[in-house]
Amino acid sequence: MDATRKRPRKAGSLLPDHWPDELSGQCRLEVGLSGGVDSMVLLHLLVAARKERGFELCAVHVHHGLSAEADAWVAHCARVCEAWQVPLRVRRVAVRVEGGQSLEAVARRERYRVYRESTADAVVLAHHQDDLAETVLLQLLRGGGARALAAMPAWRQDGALALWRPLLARTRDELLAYAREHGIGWVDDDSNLDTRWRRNLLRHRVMPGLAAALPHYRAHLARSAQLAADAAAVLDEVAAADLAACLAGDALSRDGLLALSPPRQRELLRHWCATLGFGLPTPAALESFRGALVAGHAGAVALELAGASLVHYRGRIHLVRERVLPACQPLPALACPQLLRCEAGRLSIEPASPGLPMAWLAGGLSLRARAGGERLAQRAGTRTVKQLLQEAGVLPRLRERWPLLYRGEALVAVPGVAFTQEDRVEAGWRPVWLPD
Ligand SMILES: Nc1ncnc2c1ncn2[C@@H]1O[C@H](COP(=O)(O)OP(=O)(O)OP(=O)(O)O)[C@@H](O)[C@H]1O
Repeated sequence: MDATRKRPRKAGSLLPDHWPDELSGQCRLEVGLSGGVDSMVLLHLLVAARKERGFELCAVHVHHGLSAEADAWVAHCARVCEAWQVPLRVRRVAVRVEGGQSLEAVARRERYRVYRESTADAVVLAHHQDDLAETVLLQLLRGGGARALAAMPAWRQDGALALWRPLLARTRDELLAYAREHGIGWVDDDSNLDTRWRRNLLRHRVMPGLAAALPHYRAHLARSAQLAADAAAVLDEVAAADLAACLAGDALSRDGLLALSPPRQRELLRHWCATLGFGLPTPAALESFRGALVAGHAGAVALELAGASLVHYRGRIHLVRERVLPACQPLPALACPQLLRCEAGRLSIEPASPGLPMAWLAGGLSLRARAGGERLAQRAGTRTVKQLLQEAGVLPRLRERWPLLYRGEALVAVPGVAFTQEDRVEAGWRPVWLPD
């Protein structure tokens, strides 16, 4: 035997020595198994480590149905998992691309939805140092900040989902060499060669040039990602404390916000958008909103988000969700007090003196969207709904979507604002609208 021949690397040697604290003791890991070389190597490494460390191992394959080969990938994963005694779950997902989204992004979102169903302590992904380097460069090319550059941490807890990427310190070439040395079979996804995708363009055209000129570029980009992760964590801590100090109820104090330095104002607004579950506004949109707040423009100033807006009104910044109110929602028989969930909000029926007759709660009430020009009977004549909403200080954006309460065809209340004064009784009720 040739003594100089490299011995096969000991299985497990590509995994880090130190595992996340969260995985100490008896745990269950689920590998995200695409069938490609990276995740096949990861599975092989974990199968070997399972014997030594005694954790439970299973795998998940997401069938996106995007390739003619997709069924063959499932069959490959199933065959290997059976041979290696790893329980496999296969989930089919529907990848439907709607306006403006990329196929990749929708496929990823669906994959993460499947990961979230996992009952394991962590879902383990086979991203490696080349993936990390590509991601950092892609984020830079998209103009991302610290959070975006830190997008691929080795450990991430996102609600109930824990993601572990144990191969981030390994290069693609190391994984390939390992697969060949151990005779591991894998499937190739032809779409990885398509240089119309930005990631593939970087991988096949840009990275080889970088590697030739700067052999350590991957490790350096990984270090930048680590520094960015620390910076992002500090930003989040500061923004969370600033948000807590500026929130009054569910709105933000304009004066509180403007007392901070401009970078902290921007971070606070970004952090608020993220915690409310909305995508981040562009830096230009954020800056123009902030500029309008600083200039103290009279009236409403808004920052449009996807599906909502931040609205400044009388010294407070509110989140207003875009909800389309149905033209008419017939109401069931009601009691007093009662809180009724409706489309786009809740209707509270509260005791009031004076108020509307209790007998009206038995039936015949409906909520309707404003059509314009409605008038409500008040003590001296009638008032327009528009005036009543304005006087009550309802946010301009909510005014358009404020439901009106009808009894048959008669307008009887602008919930939470006013009710008809024609039929009022001593011990009655009033409706209050609580928008979502
Ligand atoms: N179809 C799949 N089913 C299960 N896991 C998968 C699947 N595709 C990819 N993965 C897991 O995700 C890892 C990364 O895959 P890939 O690089 O294709 O995804 P990406 O979209 O570029 O990454 P990211 O999830 O960070 O967006 C794989 O190594 C594998 O562990």
